[in-house]
Amino acid sequence: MANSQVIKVALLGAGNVGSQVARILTEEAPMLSERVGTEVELIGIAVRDTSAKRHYEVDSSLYTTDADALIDAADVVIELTGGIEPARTRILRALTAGKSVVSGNKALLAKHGSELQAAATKSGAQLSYEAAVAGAIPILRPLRDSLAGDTVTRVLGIMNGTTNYILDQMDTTGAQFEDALAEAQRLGYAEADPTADVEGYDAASKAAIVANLAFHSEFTIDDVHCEGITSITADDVAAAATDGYVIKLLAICERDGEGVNIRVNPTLVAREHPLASVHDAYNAVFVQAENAGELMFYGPGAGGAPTASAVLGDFVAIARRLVLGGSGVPEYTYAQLAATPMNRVVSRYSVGIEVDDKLGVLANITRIFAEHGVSIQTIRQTKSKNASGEGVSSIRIVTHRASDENLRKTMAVIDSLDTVREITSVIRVEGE
Ligand SMILES: NC(=O)C1=CN([C@@H]2O[C@H](COP(=O)(O)OP(=O)(O)OC[C@H]3O[C@@H](n4cnc5c(N)ncnc54)[C@H](O)[C@@H]3O)[C@@H](O)[C@H]2O)C=CC1
Ligand SMILES: N[C@@H](CC=O)C(=O)O
Ligand code: NA
Repeated sequence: MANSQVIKVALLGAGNVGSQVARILTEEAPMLSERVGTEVELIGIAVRDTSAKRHYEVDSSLYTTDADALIDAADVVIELTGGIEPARTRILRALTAGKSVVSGNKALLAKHGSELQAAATKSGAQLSYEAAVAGAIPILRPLRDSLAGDTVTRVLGIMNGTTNYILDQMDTTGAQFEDALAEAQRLGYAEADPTADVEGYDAASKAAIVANLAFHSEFTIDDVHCEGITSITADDVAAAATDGYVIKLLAICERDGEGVNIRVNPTLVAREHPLASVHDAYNAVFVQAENAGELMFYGPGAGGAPTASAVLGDFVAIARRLVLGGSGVPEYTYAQLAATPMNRVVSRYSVGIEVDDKLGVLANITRIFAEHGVSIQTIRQTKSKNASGEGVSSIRIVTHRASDENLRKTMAVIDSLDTVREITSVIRVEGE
């Protein structure tokens, strides 16, 4: 190594991801130093409790509870604590002092990304966060760099490993929702508060981050329409399977007139669609660009070691820039597109309705769909008796493409019918 400079790294957090980053920085220090072109040194790890047990143990003298002192002594800060505060204040402290930052904190970036980026741009530091979206999969760097000369029109995919794991287990093994979630937590896929995963907020944060880079704008999580998977039942999964579908939580960002529609919702995906074969905590993201056409990115979307890989990739890129000189690359948010409302979104729907088994009920329902301009593609009716011996009919309707607004109005009228017992599910269907 020609360079005698030492790049000092401060790590904040030693949980699932942080401990794997500590392992790689410790065990692979010679390799990383060669790739950076100068010596790389982990100078400390900020934790809440220095005596707590970790997934990977480093020299105990590296642990400290004084995060600010550690940041001040470092050249590069890696933030893997999660949450908004104190992560935001600590990252701002580093960036303001001109220290580059790597973070996997999508919740923070989807809320305060503009503020953090402004601080980085002002001081010439670099803020990188490949780990924040789709774990190990390189998706942000391709959007930021590889596709910088193209025009992205749509990004669609599975961006949350925990919910994909849960839905996949329900589909393939018949597992219960709660059991699959507990296993996802044990495997280190879930957020510290898994509500963020199952309610869709984690995927929504990622969708906002992706939309910013894809469309050169400044969206936050508040611009994302978000539906999670907590309302998905074993019956929904079974009904989807009967109709040749699998349920996936999709994040979709697409150009829509003058703006961008950004949404996260459970979606029926045909079994033969490539997204249907994304199992476990894997993620897959399709990017459509005017000249490139359609690109697909696939790989582990969560977990300590895979996510650490993305973190270290960002770190090496930043450290190389420090060795060569030159400031960080700002984000170009010149387009400033607005988020478009959901009522304009057009998609197919699968609707489950439980009705009285009486003459004319089905005809009445199909008439209401027609009156609202919602065209039915397929309809399936199964009959059974409830506990009181009364005849009950379960109707499953898959529509042609309809606007969110028309579908909602249709379902409101149907819900008000005396012959309708329950609307059991309304799920979007991907594709034409
Ligand atoms: N687990 C995963 O698969 C992925 C996680 N991420 C993100 O990476 C970050 C870390 O995730 P995990 O390692 O899974 O979480 P974790 O909950 O396992 O680890 C976070 C660690 O930070 C510590 N911590 C929290 N507040 C702190 C503070 N104020 N000072 C010092 N330490 C503090 C916690 O005690 C914990 O040990 C989060 O932002 C998460 O969203 C991103 C991609 C994938
Ligand atoms: N909880 C997240 C972790 C990675 O971002 C997920 O399950 O995808
Ligand atoms: Na990634």
